[in-house]
Amino acid sequence: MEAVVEATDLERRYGDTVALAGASLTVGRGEVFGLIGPNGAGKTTLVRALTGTTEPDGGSARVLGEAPADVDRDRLGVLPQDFSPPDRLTARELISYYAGLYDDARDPETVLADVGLADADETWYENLSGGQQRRACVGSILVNDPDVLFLDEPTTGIDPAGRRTIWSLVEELAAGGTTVVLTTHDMAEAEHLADRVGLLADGRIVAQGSPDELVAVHGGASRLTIETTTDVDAFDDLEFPVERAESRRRSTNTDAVVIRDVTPAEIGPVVDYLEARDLEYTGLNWTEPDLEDVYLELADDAERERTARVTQRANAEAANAGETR
Ligand SMILES: Nc1ncnc2c1ncn2[C@@H]1O[C@H](COP(=O)(O)OP(=O)(O)OP(=O)(O)O)[C@@H](O)[C@H]1O
Repeated sequence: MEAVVEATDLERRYGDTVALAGASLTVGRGEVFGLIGPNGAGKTTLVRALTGTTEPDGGSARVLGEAPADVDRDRLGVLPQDFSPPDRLTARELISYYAGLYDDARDPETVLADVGLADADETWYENLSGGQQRRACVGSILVNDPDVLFLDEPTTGIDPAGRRTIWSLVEELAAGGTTVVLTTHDMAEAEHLADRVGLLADGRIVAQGSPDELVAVHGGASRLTIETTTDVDAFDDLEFPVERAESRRRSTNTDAVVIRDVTPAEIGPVVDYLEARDLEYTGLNWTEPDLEDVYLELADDAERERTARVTQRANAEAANAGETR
């Protein structure tokens, strides 16, 4: 794989805050890499280190074979989370303005159409809706037809149809060889777009792989949710006809019982079993694990480790303070 974006053991601290604690990743040409992780995990800092807008304290970053600050700007597209263009430009003027910054830019009319703003082209940026503004921002960073795109939460605030428009655009660009690194809190977005996903927690990539690989390794078991108006206690001692039921639990926010590790073929026998016992149910929902389950599992683990580290450090400091007293 030709590495277009590479981070090796990147570290970045802000005072006592460790934003990156040895983050590494490699992204190949035409690949879409999705960065997911909890708030404050270090995603934006990692994107900033890869685009040369923050200097790491340790480790190294290469983009298109060069240090990020040295990369030819014509070859990069960067959509920051807080991109805020001038308010008093229309969508067309905005995109034309960015197009004017490059010797060889795409036709602004095509870009407007690509991001679904052809009908709002004469509207001032400040009067566009939040989602339209984000579309205009995405359009602005595509005008130079970049080889590498960094998108920090590209579809936040965009409606479902707009989100699909942006997704199609990203897919087309990647098919044409553009390398894309995107951060997102939207697991459906990561699952849909990313060839590989990296989960960043506490400044480190704690798992990476294709969405399918991650789900297979970390996603856990399928779930059969039985929604019921019957007292859930009635489900406590049941021996459901399932081979490998891992565990059974009551859903906390609904009147529902969840059985884990049920195969699709076992759903029918479970239904017969409930009906034979006159246990009424109002809904049955079988779900396979997905990226959200992976996220919750790994982010939880990382949070527990972080809490343990903080407690350990606090205890050590307290012990030291005791010794020096
Ligand atoms: N310029 C800065 N000055 C001080 N602290 C910073 C700065 N930038 C980031 N941080 C801190 O570094 C940590 C990582 O922040 P970062 O914005 O990279 O996380 P993130 O994963 O992008 O979060 P989110 O999902 O909320 O956007 C946080 O604790 C944040 O407060």
